[in-house]
Amino acid sequence: MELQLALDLVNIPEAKKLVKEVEEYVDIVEIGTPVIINEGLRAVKEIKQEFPHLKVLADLKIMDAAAYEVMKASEAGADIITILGVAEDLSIKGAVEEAKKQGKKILVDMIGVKNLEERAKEVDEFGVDYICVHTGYDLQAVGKNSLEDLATIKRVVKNAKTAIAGGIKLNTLPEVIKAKPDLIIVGGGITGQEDKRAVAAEMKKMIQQGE
Ligand SMILES: O=C(CO)[C@H](O)[C@H](O)COP(=O)(O)O
Repeated sequence: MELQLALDLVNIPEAKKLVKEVEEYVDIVEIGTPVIINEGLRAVKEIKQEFPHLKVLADLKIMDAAAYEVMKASEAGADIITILGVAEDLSIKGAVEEAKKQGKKILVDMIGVKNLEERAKEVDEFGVDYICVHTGYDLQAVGKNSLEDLATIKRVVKNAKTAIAGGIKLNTLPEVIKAKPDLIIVGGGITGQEDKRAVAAEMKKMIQQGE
């Protein structure tokens, strides 16, 4: 199981400072959608340059023009690029094809997908690398989480790795670990804490013990 740190509400200098604090304990650094909207792919480039030993995920949540956007994120140094599960089949296939050309990986974010089981089976056949269940901020606010959705995709996904995101905190991590996703994505559960380094270290330890 890998741990991904999601950076959503920071600028580039804040992102660098945060990664420095926890770099020993995370496998992947996500440059979140709000950061890319504010700072552009420069954020991906600068984090990859400063932390070349970490994998960097560009959370573009691609919906269209997939091959082009995957190419641009790859040029900026992203190792993994996200596309939405609700995107057209052709877009997801185009993203996979371009990522393969560039030696990069594709994570499909299933946020907002209504027919989760059926769509997970379909995107799994397209050769994507990760399929991620995700409760976004707006649904977190009304008490939702992604554990049931993780169980659903774990039943049907045969090729891709599974991932989970959305509101995971130290106190909810044990039940996430028990569900055995390949990738656990944590944003505010680390970035919103006083002692980020201690929380990230504890999360990493719990994940290693759960393997
Ligand atoms: O992609 C995202 C929001 O769209 C976040 O990066 C993801 O939900 C993880 O952050 P948090 O743990 O704070 O929910």
